[in-house]
Amino acid sequence: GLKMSAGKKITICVEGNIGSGKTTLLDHFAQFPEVKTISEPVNKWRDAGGHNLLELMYSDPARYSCMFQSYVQLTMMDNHTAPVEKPIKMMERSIHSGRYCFIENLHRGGLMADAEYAVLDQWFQWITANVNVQPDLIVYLRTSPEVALERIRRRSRDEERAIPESYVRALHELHEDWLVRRAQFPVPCQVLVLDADQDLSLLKEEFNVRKQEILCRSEVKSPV
Ligand SMILES: Cc1cc2cn([C@H]3C[C@H](O)[C@@H](CO)O3)c(=O)nc2[nH]1
Repeated sequence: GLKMSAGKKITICVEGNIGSGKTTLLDHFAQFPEVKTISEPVNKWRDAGGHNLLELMYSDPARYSCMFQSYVQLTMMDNHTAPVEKPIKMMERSIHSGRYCFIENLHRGGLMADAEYAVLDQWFQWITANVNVQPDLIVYLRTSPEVALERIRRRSRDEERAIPESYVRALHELHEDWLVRRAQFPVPCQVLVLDADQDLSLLKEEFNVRKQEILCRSEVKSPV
């Protein structure tokens, strides 16, 4: 079993483009007794008071993306602050990729007004300054846009049917800018990059090989 320093709890955030294999990774790590996985609350986004906010956002992003990302930010803060008995909390995505990848993509793509972007950023800045949403490790499932697109088509969530290729490409570049190129936005903790283009069954092999690294590495506080 994994030797964890007593009492120290760690939070790992699994980041990656749509279709990068995040659910596969979380499902794999859910098998370990020391890990509590928390998926993205997509079901909350699909049924908020009877409204499918995800569908609204994809159907009319100029009108609904601010409202959607505002709700996403609330639900992700809820996941970040959810008490977990087990020593390791493994979350799907984070409030950080919400701001630096998704909100950024919508604003740069002209799908979110400057005023909306400014208000969402004010919320994000206040939350990160006043609430513990700090991860210990980011596992970045790095895919090529081609592979991400192919998996989206194959999985085809209804709401994602019409996502344009350009949207997925832009999201890929924003993940690369943030986590690899470190171009503009702060990276809250250390990052472990995995090649997620490989077949998901082979990816599980890599998860096993690197399990100790994934689960232990985040204990090592390196100056980021
Ligand atoms: C933090 C965060 C996650 C997230 C997911 N999404 C979309 C991408 C997928 O189509 C779906 C599930 O990840 O939600 C989004 O538009 N904005 C987001 N922000």
